[in-house]
Amino acid sequence: MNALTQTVAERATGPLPAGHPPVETAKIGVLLVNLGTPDGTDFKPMRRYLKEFLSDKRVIEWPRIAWYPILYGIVLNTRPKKSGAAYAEIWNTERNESPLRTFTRAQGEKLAVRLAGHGEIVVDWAMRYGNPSIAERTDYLMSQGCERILVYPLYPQYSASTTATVNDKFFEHMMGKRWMPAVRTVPPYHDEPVYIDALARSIESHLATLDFEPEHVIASYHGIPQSYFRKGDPYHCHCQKTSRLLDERLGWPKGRLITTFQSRFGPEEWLQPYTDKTVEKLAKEGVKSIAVLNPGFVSDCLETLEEIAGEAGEIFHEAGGENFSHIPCLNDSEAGMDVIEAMVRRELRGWLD
Ligand SMILES: C=CC1=C(C)c2cc3[nH]c(cc4nc(cc5[nH]c(cc1n2)c(C)c5CCC(=O)O)C(CCC(=O)O)=C4C)c(C)c3C=C
Ligand SMILES: [Fe+2]
Ligand SMILES: [Fe+2]
Repeated sequence: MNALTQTVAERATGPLPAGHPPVETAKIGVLLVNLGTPDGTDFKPMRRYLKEFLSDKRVIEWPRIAWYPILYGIVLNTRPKKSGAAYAEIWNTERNESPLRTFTRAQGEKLAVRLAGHGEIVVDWAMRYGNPSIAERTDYLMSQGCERILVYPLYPQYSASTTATVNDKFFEHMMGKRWMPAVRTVPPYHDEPVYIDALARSIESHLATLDFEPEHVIASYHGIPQSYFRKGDPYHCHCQKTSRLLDERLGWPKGRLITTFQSRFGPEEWLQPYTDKTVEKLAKEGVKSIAVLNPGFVSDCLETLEEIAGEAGEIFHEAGGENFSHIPCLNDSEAGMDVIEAMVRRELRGWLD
């Protein structure tokens, strides 16, 4: 019998003595974690979410003495309304939640089906900011007897502002545990063939549905401040490598695929070229047709649906462009699930027979 499917009691020398705490069968937990989501689009839930998100030192690295007066004095008074209106445009009204939560749940459910042959695996999902929280879902996994947990930050490219803060939060919660599970975290997978292939296939199949041929396809990644890059965050290099491998896999003429960075926040200089400026420049130079994909986002969310499919499309048209299409993220598609499953199976080696 596999040691992992035995209860601790079975592995022990005899029956549990009276008064011994109950012991579950030893299992392996897989926890998918994405960025976060407000619970609603009104001012209060938006403010709560933004407060948690923008108080994270991994996200805003400015000294607190400089940042908090801006955060509490300006950002948390103005941004909840603005962001709430943007979320309202993309909100999943059927489930009353953000698309990011809907897709992350679907990924968790589909991964559980794909791993169903391994009875000892329990799959769950959480958000770094907002609900369901990492603490709540980790406690659930532990209540199911998970003595080993694989934490999967859903970011193909590593950044301290995303991957590291997921792991920080998980380990912060573990600090309060007497019986801490063995833990593994999924590393970045920006150059994994299964991921590059899934992106390429999603581009090819999307372009085949269009009634125009884009002169350029833009790979738009979420940006980070230049200062983080200069301090050694590998994110920029990971994005560039994803794009290079994608370009090679697509085999297109040089220059058709363009890499850009979106979602600037605050006054600092961020990674360049900026997506909005590039889209505008292309249209002004006479480019009539483009498509944009977001390889760094595992799921569609505010930043892809509102900022790219919505705003960037408007910028392109206003500057003289004619045809604009947003290529959906991999989400819970077969190709997207192939990537998630491959990463999980690879990282579970040695824990699974
Ligand atoms: C300094 C600020 C920010 C850094 C650094 C940053 C990095 C970063 N973020 C993502 C992924 C997502 N960001 C999202 C939203 C978002 N991000 C910031 C700020 C920084 N991000 C802001 C202010 C916002 C918008 C919040 C709002 O106005 O409501 C999202 C979308 C979440 C959703 O529910 O839709 C994602 C995803 C990455 C990958 C990244 C660094 C690599
Ligand atoms: Fe962000
Ligand atoms: Fe680089």
